[in-house]
Amino acid sequence: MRINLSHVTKVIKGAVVLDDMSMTLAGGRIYGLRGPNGSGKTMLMRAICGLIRPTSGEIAIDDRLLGKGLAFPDSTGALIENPAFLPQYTALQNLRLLAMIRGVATEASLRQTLTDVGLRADDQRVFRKFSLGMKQRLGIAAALMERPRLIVVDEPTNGLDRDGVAQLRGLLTRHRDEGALVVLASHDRAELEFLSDEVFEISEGRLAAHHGRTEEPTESTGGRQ
Ligand SMILES: Nc1ncnc2c1ncn2[C@@H]1O[C@H](COP(=O)(O)OP(=O)(O)OP(=O)(O)O)[C@@H](O)[C@H]1O
Repeated sequence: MRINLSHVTKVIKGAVVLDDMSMTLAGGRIYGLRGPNGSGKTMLMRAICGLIRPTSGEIAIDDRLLGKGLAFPDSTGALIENPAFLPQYTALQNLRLLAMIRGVATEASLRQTLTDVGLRADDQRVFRKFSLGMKQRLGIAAALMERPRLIVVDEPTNGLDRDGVAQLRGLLTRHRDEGALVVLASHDRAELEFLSDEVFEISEGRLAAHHGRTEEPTESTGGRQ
C-alpha cells in the first residue's frame, strides 16, 4: 500500500486544522506522528482513513483518490479516540458484532486477537465492567482483528500497563513486518521513537519536521529482533 498526501488543507469553522500537508507513506513501515495537543495529529489520521474530507488537496491510496474513486481505504484498522463498544457485551461478543460488518475475521482469529492483546476470549465480564486498560486492549484488538493493510492508532498506549505496552509493540511490529502500513500518534516520546521507522513532527496543522530512525534499538529495549 502507498498513501500520498498532496497539499492537504482542512479548514473547520474558519480554523485551519491541517495546513498544506504533503507526505508519502508506504507499506511495511511504522510512521510516528508527534506534536502538541491540538496540533492536528488526530485530524490527519481521520483524513487518511477517509473520515474527513480535505478542504483542498488530495489523498491518494495506491493511486486512487480518496473521496473520488474511493470512499475509504480498503482494509483499514483504526483506533481513534474512544471506539464504540456495546456495554452489555463481552469482549468476544463485541468483536463478533464488528466482524459481521465485513465478514473477514473468523471466530478463531477473533479469539487469537483477544489473546494477542492480553484479554481472554472466554472472559464473561461485560464491557461496562472493563478497566481503562482493558477497554484500550479491546480497541486495539478491534483495529487489528482483520489483519488490515492500513493500521491507524491514536495514543494506543493510553491506559496500558507495562505488559500491555510490550504486547502492543510486538503486535505493531509484527503487522509492519507482514507488510502493513502503520500510522501511530503518541505523546510517549520514547515509545514513538522506539516503534517508528519515520517520525513526522506536526505543529499547528503543519508538517514541521520529518526524520527517519536515528538509531537501531538494542535487544535490551525489547520488541524488535
Ligand atoms: N469537531 C471539531 N470542530 C472544530 N474544530 C475541531 C474539531 N475537532 C478538532 N478541532 C480542532 O482541530 C485542531 C486539531 O485537533 P486534533 O484533535 O487533530 O489535535 P491532536 O494533535 O490530535 O491533539 P491531541 O494531542 O490533544 O490529541 C485543534 O485546534 C482542535 O481544536
